Amino acid sequence: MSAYEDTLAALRRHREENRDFDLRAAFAADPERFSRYSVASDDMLLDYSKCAVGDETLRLLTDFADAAGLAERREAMFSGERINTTEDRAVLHTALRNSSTPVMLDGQDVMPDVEAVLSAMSAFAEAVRAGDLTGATGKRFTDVVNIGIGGSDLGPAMATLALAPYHDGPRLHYVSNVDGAHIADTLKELDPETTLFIVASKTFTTVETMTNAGTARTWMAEKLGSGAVGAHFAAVSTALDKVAAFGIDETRVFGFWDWVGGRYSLWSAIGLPIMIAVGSENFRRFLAGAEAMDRHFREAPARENMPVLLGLVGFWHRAVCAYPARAVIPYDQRLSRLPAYLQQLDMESNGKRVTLDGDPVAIPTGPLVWGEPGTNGQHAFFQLLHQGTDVIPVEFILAANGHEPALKHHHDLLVANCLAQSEALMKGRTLEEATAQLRAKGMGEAEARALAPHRVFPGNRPSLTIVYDKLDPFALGRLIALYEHRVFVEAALFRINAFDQWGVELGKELATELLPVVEGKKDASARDASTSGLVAHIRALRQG
Ligand SMILES: O=P(O)(O)OC[C@H]1O[C@H](O)[C@H](O)[C@@H](O)[C@@H]1O
Repeated sequence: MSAYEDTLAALRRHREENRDFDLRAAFAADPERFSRYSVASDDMLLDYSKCAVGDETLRLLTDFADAAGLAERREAMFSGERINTTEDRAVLHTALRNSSTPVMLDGQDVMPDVEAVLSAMSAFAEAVRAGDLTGATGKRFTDVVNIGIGGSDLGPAMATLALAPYHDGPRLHYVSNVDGAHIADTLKELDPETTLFIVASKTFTTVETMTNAGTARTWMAEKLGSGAVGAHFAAVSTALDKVAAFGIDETRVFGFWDWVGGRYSLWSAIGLPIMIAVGSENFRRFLAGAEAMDRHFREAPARENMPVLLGLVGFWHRAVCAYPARAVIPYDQRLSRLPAYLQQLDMESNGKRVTLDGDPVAIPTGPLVWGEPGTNGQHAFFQLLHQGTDVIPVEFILAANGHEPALKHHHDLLVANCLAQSEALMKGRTLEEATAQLRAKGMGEAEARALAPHRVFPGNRPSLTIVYDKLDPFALGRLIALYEHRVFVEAALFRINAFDQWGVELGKELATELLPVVEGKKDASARDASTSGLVAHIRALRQG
């Protein structure tokens, strides 16, 4: 057996031997448990003491990370090796926020190109913000519409909302869905004279984005004439030839590179709408936050390293404890798009079924990731987290301070709720406690006994909590980079390639085949009975 298989077997044995691990007993037995199983870097703290891990668990997990070659893979990523082997690409999103050393790729420093695009973006963004760059009729832009999907949408949309207190540029809108409702509802609100479109697509072939961009171009041409269109469009892409073919002037095109994965691209020119919203200085602070996390990830020893610990605990929950999902609950309304962003980051990266060598994986890989902001989630699905039959580890994200000092009472309530939920998941409530509580309320014995089982919380359910001072651009950059690296750590332990996404291709191919069928240009007889039955039903409804 290899060291990897050996340590995995040891981890599984360890889990079996500790099946009855009880968080309540662990806290009672060890007054130091919080300080032992939490780690801080500057103002950011990761508390994983409410997870069923101990020193032996962590020793085995770090041994396992050594056996999986985590440190070597991390170095390979930072130093520009082509670790995305199935696409033969380097993975260098960290270079986009690097401010010091050269970053070499095939013997060439990529930093001059990175800096050049950043300066061009800044000049463009600041000109839009200042009203120096205007629409065709000379009016300043009041609204910017980003047309993109997946990585060309979720990151900027999430960050724009997260940084609302810093948003002093034009209004931002995001159109992603090919559903015409999305662009129609957006355009309804807009004045073409004061609207700027950014077409964001790494490949510039994505059908949703190209369809929406075409519709936007037609809308603009119909309103202001075709000569006006150029002044109202900019683009972000790695495929500069395709952007030129679409007709966007090269002075308004911001490039990036194939070594930036779509879901890791908000630090690149894909971040242009963020920059237009909050200004280039705030965007630089956002990059600086990510860079601080990169340094921490690269340098801190495993037991003090936040992304490593988050990854080890995530791996423990998924691959050893076999929990199917993780819930990410930001106690921050402005992070309400974070779960959607993390779904792409985590599930598109680690939803894989073969190892780097192409062999079937022997362990469960990426979990289902989902969530909603607290406190809203509490009034919706927390029931299942507390009393459902699956154990779903929860990740709480919390700022100590809000941006609204006048509403401190709101923030106090928010913090109290976040802490209460992790405590409730851990402590639970026994049958005796539930019965006693009902008796104390004056309920008769028979009634209390009948109702009490419904009011039992099993407790001993794992959660971890990430706390920082305030959600400013630096903190947001650091938080996103923390999650990027956690996904990297888990992928290294799963021994999969986190940087390709072949799993999205089949559906695209079939959609291309099915379009003429839907349009009625081809019949559906070659499809399976379900698909052709659905096509017939849809056609009947369309005719009726
Ligand atoms: O930026 P684009 O090339 O338009 O790609 C947009 C998105 O679509 C693809 O299908 C991928 O699954 C995503 O990783 C990508 O972010």
